[in-house]
Amino acid sequence: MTRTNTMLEVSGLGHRYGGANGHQAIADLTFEVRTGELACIVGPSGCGKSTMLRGISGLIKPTSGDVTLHGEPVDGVPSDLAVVFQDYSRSLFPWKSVRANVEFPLQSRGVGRAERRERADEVLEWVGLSGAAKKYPWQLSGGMQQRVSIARALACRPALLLMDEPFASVDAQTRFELEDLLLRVRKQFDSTVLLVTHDIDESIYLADRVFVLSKSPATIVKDLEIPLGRERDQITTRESETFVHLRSEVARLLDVKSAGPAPASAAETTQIM
Ligand SMILES: Nc1ncnc2c1ncn2[C@@H]1O[C@H](COP(=O)(O)OP(=O)(O)OP(=O)(O)O)[C@@H](O)[C@H]1O
Repeated sequence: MTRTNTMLEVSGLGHRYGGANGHQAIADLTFEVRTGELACIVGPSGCGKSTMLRGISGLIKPTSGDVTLHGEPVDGVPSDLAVVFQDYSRSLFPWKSVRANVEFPLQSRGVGRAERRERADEVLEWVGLSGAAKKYPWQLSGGMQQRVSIARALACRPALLLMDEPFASVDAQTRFELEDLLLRVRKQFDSTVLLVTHDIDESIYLADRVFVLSKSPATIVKDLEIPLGRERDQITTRESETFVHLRSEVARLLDVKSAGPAPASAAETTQIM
């Protein structure tokens, strides 16, 4: 892999389902994610976020535009890309242990047995699940299962980690813990992350940069730098003036009528309908 300043380049990406007279899900998306950056995409429900991620990850062939990963065109699913989905219960194998789940994609990438074990143990330690390596996913809480999904993605040492609403199916407290876990692991592994979320506050809390999408067919209405520094805290960051200002700006761009003032409790966040 060539280490360039741009990890992901999306240029004029569009996708129409169902042929010429079908449904235009995304129109003309152009943006870049820099190497080492954590970028969030926030947009209204149904605007085409999943379609965009499918196009970027090579799961579908977009009907227009180009995607390049570290300078190479994406054509099919790149082996150095990993995706974490919202629905952890369907993405983990219930009959495999936690460790075997984490090792699984390494096997198909040709990583030898000893290294698979070493990498799995390293990432499981990082997500705080060393003690659960021999358990099965169904023996774990939802938040723990999503930690396993994150560990599995990290074990592949992806050039780019794509995350599709990864924390949307867990309770508020667990969500904050997982957000902080993501901030810690991206620092540890120097990861480049593109995360899609409905949650304005989450996008600002996590990101170095937020791309705000329009309604379907999606285009980018704003590319916002988030000058909150690398160290973030669920209470003090969220009550800072910069955070509150950015939150209102994104809500305005998305035309969210109920954004109001910053939440008194970190558990209240702004969801886009
Ligand atoms: N396989 C498909 N065939 C036809 N239309 C589709 C298909 N997948 C998605 N769509 C349509 O494309 C549009 C964008 O869908 P997509 O799932 O990408 O949006 P989204 O922003 O991820 O939605 P949500 O926020 O609800 O998860 C929607 O109108 C959807 O109905």
